[in-house]
Amino acid sequence: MNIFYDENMPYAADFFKDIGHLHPFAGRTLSAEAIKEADVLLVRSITQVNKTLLEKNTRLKFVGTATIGVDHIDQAYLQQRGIGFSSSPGCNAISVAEYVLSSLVILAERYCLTLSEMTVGIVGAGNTGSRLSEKLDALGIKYLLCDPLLAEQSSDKRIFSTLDEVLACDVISLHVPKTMTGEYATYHLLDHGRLSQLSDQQILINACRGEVIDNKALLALKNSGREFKLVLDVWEDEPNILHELIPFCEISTAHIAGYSLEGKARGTEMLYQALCQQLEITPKKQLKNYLIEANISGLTINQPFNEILLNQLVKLVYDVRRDDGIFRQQIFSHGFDHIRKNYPARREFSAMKISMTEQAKSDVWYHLGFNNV
Ligand SMILES: NC(=O)c1ccc[n+]([C@@H]2O[C@H](COP(=O)([O-])OP(=O)(O)OC[C@H]3O[C@@H](n4cnc5c(N)ncnc54)[C@H](O)[C@@H]3O)[C@@H](O)[C@H]2O)c1
Ligand SMILES: O=C(O)[C@H](O)[C@H](O)COP(=O)(O)O
Repeated sequence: MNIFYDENMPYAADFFKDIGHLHPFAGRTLSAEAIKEADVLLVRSITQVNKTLLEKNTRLKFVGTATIGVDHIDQAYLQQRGIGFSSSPGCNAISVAEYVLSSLVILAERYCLTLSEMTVGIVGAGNTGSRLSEKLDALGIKYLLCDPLLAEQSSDKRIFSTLDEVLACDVISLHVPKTMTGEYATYHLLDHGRLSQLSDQQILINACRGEVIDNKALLALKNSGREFKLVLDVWEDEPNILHELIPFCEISTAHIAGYSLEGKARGTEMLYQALCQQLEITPKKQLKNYLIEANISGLTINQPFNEILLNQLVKLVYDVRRDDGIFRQQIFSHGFDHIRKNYPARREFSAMKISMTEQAKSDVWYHLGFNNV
């Protein structure tokens, strides 16, 4: 069995080597010719999986994407061909939530803001929106959720707000899929009209898909002097992004919000499990047996919880300014994909084991995702 997999998929060789012959590939340039002999195709979001890519292959049985987003996959075509499909829902949701939290900590420091006095509007309350809301709960930060699709389901008991209510919050964080059709299509959800309602004090974070914000309208508003604060991890038309937006961003990164080692590796593990199920074999491998120890994996806290400590601890594990710096330095010389492909190691809060002295004891760290010892 020939297993073709994106080279940017940590531990893929460990997970799949006993199942078939392995063929790593570069995701952006994959051709129909190259995968003619593939039985299994494992991709990331930069590979468009559609009729054009698959038409020379008559033996493909399974396609997997080690990502949450599925807008790069023509699922109807796979179904029509009887090719099994699996994505990796939730794999990097914690990573995205920690990217947002790191951004908030940095902006709070930069503008002397108190996080516990702010309200965060979360658009899309699925996996990433929910992980973010759990961390905000841990910190006692108020938030509103907008998700009309979940609001329509009586099984979801959370309180939902309208898009207008959420767009009036101090911070707006977008966590929706890219969808082009339907009542709640997200393409240009934040169009010129909605963007122009933002006040100069608001913070807008996009770590879902670039096309959810009309980037040209955003640039026009910024050029006209609007000063709302912008954190952009995703951009319209990646990798050919609107570079003129970069100087207007407080934090700008190359679609890496989900790129913690754990986030990427969970995607690989989820595809391993899905492929085992399709092949009716018992999965024997587990990520915890491969995941390496973090560079710094333990510390002791001596003070009760406060926002200065939060700032120190979050930055110690993940300081998003590192990725913003790399982006600004390399985007013109090396390009968007190079930055993503050479992403330096980053760990989730859970990789840090913390102990607390008696006076420092607090549940907050545990609820934020740190590992209590
Ligand atoms: N930047 C990154 O690295 C990164 C990482 C992971 C995911 N993503 C993107 O983020 C998206 C969300 O991820 P997720 O794991 O939360 O997905 P998810 O499917 O678990 O949740 C998405 C939620 O958005 C809701 N939604 C859909 N249309 C909406 C609308 N018009 N208004 C409000 N809510 C709407 C859905 O009902 C769903 O609950 C993914 O589709 C992916 O494109 C980006
Ligand atoms: O949809 C997702 O899961 C994320 O956007 C993911 O982090 C994208 O990473 P890529 O597949 O492009 O490497």
